[in-house]
Amino acid sequence: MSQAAISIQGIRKSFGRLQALKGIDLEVQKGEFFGLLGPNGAGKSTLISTIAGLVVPDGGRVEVLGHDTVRDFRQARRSIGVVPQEVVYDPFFTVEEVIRNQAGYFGVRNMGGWLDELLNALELDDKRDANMRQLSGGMKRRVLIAQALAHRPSIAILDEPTAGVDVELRHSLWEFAQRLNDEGMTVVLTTHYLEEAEELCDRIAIIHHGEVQALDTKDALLARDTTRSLCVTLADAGAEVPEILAPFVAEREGRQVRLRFDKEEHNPVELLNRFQDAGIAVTDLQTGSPSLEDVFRRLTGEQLSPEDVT
Ligand SMILES: Nc1ncnc2c1ncn2[C@@H]1O[C@H](COP(=O)(O)OP(=O)(O)OP(=O)(O)O)[C@@H](O)[C@H]1O
Repeated sequence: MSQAAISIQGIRKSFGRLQALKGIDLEVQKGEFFGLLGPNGAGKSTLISTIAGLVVPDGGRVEVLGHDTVRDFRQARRSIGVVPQEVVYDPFFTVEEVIRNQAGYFGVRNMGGWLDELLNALELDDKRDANMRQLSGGMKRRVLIAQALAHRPSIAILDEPTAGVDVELRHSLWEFAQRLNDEGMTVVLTTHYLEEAEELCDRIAIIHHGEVQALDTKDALLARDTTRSLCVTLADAGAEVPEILAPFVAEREGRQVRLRFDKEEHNPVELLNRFQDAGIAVTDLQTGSPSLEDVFRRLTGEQLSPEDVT
């Protein structure tokens, strides 16, 4: 019998008068790499806490591999590994102890080769006996991931795993998440980095004000936006853009002019010809398609990606 990895039906949750989740429905299929995107305060963490059984919803239900997260909490919780946003750790344990303790909490006494695999994949081999308080922030974050996966759950939930980490670690974490997914683990990722979602996720849900605004494959989300851009470099910085192109001008800076148009109604050659008709020489051009960030901005009216950290 095929069954969703996570099935969320009509989930509602309020904190006082604030409706954090207003009736969320979605399913994550087994083996999927699923992205949960949304601006700050959209409700992503509350939804994840509901999936993890840490928040009891006011209405609706969540099932993890068929187990209700409230009625059948232990079974449901055992199937998932949640990597939280915040780095919380016990300073008195070593890296190995922290990971083993977590596995033990879920009844796994013998981790077999999985401990070494985790330490190796997260480049923690030489930190195995180090005390948690001796580790750098980036290292602690790696341990947090190993800890969440210690009991080898079939579903990994990564809540902004790369927030505030440097580019190198971010890429190695992507590789690791991809590998787990290739090996069959279902992965749910929340992120502020669109680049991360574009790179990794098969399907993406965009959450805004506690509701699902869009739920589709990455390609289908991108295909929804029919806006295209044409950037031209004029030979003469003082040349006027022809009157007929004025409605298309999105930006002008010196010799550079960026036009925005709907591909269903116009095409770049037609726009380019207008310059030629007006006797304005163009020395270079570039066309552009929308990014997931553009789609996100149009759907929510907000920006998602923060400034990159280095
Ligand atoms: N325990 C709580 N008590 C009161 N309000 C809460 C609580 N948890 C969350 N909220 C509120 O619910 C809304 C959704 O918060 P949530 O943390 O789920 O958003 P998010 O999408 O994860 O945001 P971020 O990207 O900033 O982590 C916010 O307005 C938040 O202030």
